[in-house]
Amino acid sequence: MTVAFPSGLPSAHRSPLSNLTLRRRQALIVVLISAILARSVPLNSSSLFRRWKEDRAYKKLERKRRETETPLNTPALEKKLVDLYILDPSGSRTLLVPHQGRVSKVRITPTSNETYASHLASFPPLDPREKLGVNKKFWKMLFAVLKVAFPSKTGKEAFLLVLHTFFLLSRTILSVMVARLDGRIVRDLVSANGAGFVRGLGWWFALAIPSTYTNSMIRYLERKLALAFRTNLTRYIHDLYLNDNLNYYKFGLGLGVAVPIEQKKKGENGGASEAAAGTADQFITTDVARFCDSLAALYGNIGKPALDMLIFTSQLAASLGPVGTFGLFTNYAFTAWVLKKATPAFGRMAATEARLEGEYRAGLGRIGRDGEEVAFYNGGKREKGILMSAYEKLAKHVHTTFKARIPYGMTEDFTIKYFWSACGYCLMSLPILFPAVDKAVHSGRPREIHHEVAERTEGYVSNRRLLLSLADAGGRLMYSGKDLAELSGYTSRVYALLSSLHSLNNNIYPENPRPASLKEDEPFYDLSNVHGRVILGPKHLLLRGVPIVAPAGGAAGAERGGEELIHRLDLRVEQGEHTLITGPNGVGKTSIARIVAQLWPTWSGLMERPIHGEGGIFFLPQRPYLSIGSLRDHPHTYAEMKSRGRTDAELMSILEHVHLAYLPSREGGWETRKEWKDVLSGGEKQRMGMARLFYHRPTYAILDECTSAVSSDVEGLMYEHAKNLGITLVTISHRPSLLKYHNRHLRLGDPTSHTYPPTPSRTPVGSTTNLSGLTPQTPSTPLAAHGWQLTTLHSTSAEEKLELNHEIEEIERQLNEVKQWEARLEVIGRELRGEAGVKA
Ligand SMILES: Nc1ncnc2c1ncn2[C@@H]1O[C@H](COP(=O)(O)OP(=O)(O)OP(=O)(O)O)[C@@H](O)[C@H]1O
Repeated sequence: MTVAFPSGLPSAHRSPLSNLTLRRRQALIVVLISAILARSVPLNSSSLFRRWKEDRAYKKLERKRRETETPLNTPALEKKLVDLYILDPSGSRTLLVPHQGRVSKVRITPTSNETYASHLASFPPLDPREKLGVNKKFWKMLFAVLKVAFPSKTGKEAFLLVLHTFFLLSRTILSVMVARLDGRIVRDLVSANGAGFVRGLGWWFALAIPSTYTNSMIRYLERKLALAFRTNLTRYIHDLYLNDNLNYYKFGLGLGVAVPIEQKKKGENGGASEAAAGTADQFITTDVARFCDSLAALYGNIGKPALDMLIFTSQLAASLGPVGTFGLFTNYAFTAWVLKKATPAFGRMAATEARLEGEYRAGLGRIGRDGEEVAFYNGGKREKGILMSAYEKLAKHVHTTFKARIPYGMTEDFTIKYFWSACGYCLMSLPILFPAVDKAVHSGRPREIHHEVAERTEGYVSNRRLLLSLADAGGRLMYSGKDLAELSGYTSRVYALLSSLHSLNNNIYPENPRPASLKEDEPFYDLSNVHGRVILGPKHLLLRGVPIVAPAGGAAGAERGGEELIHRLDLRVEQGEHTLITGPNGVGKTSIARIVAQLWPTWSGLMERPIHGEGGIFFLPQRPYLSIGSLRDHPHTYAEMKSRGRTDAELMSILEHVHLAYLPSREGGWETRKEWKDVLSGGEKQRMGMARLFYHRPTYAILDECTSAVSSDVEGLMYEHAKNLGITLVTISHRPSLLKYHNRHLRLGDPTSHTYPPTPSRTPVGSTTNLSGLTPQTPSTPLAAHGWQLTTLHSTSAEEKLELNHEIEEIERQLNEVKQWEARLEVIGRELRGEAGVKA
């Protein structure tokens, strides 16, 4: 029998929304979403096609134009190079980023010092004993990081968030509408209402368009939000990491991340030490990206299901009545409790995984960087062992994480899918099986018996779908508990990086107590107790009472402090006083340069030097630094060169002085871009370093074995040229042949040859000698008595005389032999001619 009934009749078991209201709401929402769609998608197909054609033609033209331009096509080149970035007087730069055949402009404003200062208080150093997880500390860390990732309430991220929220809301509303429509379609089907069924199907497709668009937009906006967070964090970190305080170097030394990895006992959550260990590239690339993805996803993962649950519960509550609603909430509370008990330490696991990945990545990076050395030593096997061990550690940890997820996943699935569904069935059965409950819910509303089956079916299907959606939302909400725990791990990593960089930037280090193992007369060099004075700007170089100490961060620093290499150094170099520093390996020669360059701290005493760069002081280390870029970029970018009025002719003349004039033609011109460290030989790289020096013409140059791979004839010419340019040389070298280019010599003593009362320094130096005492000395000075020698190499210098005498003696010896060799040559010649009477 077919039961037909008008669709507008009052219903008891149908949804609480009447059909009429439902239709009106549906119509309103569809109109609303269509309006949004119409605004975001150009619906005029002919204009869309025209625009696409124009775009294609433009791209084709651009491609052709670029193909016709050789790299040496001057106007194009000039434009390209000058516009690589445009510097504003305000300090911001506009980067020109080639993208899809066009150049897009990206304006980058550096993070101001005020911003960093205002954030400092939010990033106190991480306590290694701090437990990782979703706790109070996590929220504090998250809010601190959010200050960077989400800097403004009115910025782009806020707009994205609002849009994201709008689409999340739309999706929930659409889900409710779909559930209701589902019920209606089945009702019409059961009651053989053909017209209603077709109408329902029409609505079904009408809802499909906004629903699919909404889903795609949610995913798109989530990724965009993650990218916006990452861009903010990356720019902030770059500015802090690569600043004039040399944080990148200090971080690399491990001074910023001050904690050892503690051994985790079974069942223990472990501390924040996991968060703080690792290399900068792992922190800045993977950890920041994971944090941003996780944070952006979490908003959707928590916000959307929470909203769903609210709306679905309210919808269901209308059908299920107060008992059912109470049951629902009891169910939620119970599930949350069970899952909390079953959740392993996901936060710590995420942080450990990130650290282990970092270690593995660092191993790979080392092979990439030192590939040639590894190859010469045939160290592939050893490196493979190291890599495999790092990988196995990572794989084992990931495996443990997977295993930990099995019981958790089971509990979660059982509770949310099966337990919740069973509860749902029970709740839905209440009004059907117990009419008293039904009456209480729908009191006073008349019901027509012949509609009962159809309406029950509708109510059942709608409620069932709502319950399924509810279970899904609940599942996602509970899953997001795990996501939140993982986010806590990533947050701790990003926080650790930021707080380390802030601490380094402000020279804040944890204060360590003096270790009991140190003797009373042994100084303790703690990074928190650096009190030397540094004055940048004078026209001379001065170190007065400065200990040369290799810093030690972290556990080593706490255990024994920095390592004293030279007790106290007094040295003054005025312009024109070319000073050579020699001494055995490991005595601390380069360390002096590190302190002067401020790579290492001036622990006590006074250090004065000119400013870094043009007209000031310049440092050339043993391993030359060659950046990626064109040959021209090495001293300066094209834009900088132009702005200073420097010319290519000048560059060429500099290359001639370092005997590299052949380089531009060999490498294909000034604009050739290569990985120069792989292209040039060791000596060529060092000569490029000297070329840089000649280009910048500082007043002082600290040359640390920077010509060790250069042939001595070219080396000599370069030293002479540097002096002719008015550069005062402070050279660190083992080559005595360099003495002749200097007029002062500082020789650091060999600690093994001394039997001085034990002092912690390797080079036992008493430097009570005042600075004037460091001008021409004889070996009998107290300084020399302590293993030091500082001499002025003028005509009366015994050292120089000795050196020169040796050289003269050798030449004279060779000259004396000339006559003998000439006679011998004569004899051989005659022998060959067969002249008689010649004795062999
Ligand atoms: N980055 C560092 N961190 C901690 N200690 C360091 C670091 N670099 C060097 N040291 C310590 O300082 C000591 C002196 O190093 P330095 O480079 O100054 O020696 P050097 O006199 O220049 O030797 P060489 O002639 O071999 O170049 C080393 O033996 C080492 O113990």
